Amino acid sequence: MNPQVRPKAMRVPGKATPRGRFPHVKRAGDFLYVSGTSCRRPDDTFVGVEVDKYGATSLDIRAQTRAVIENIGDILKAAGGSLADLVQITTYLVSMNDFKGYNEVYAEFFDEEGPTRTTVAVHQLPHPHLLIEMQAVAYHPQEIS
Ligand SMILES: N/C(=C\C=C\C(=O)O)C(=O)O
Repeated sequence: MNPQVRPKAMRVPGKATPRGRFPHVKRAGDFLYVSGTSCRRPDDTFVGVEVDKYGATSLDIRAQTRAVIENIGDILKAAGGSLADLVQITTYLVSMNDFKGYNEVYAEFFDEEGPTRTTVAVHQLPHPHLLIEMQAVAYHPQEIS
């Protein structure tokens, strides 16, 4: 798509529909702001969730972290960017007991030259199966032709 005609705020087809009136991503000048993103799939199921026959639920921080970062990558791609453009990430964990697993998967995608990062623990996320949500900012100058 011609970058000149990309909308400033986008809902990305094929990604989980936001659970409120906000876009997946919004351009402000040379920056792309990505809304808080989870491991939710387009069908509203979640990556990293297993429920056994007794109803016991197992949540996997590594699988959820990978899915969140990949979802952010897909959203940035739809806006013309990529994970390589990220300059800042804020991560919300429900428990700091998940910090180690989150950090391990994070390091598969980013290193010390990557985006600045802040990680905090929050009381709850919008669904009880969610262990992690991430919000991100990318620097992706608009191409002027
Ligand atoms: N970003 C928000 C929620 C995201 C939830 C999800 O992707 O599953 C919000 O409510 O601000």
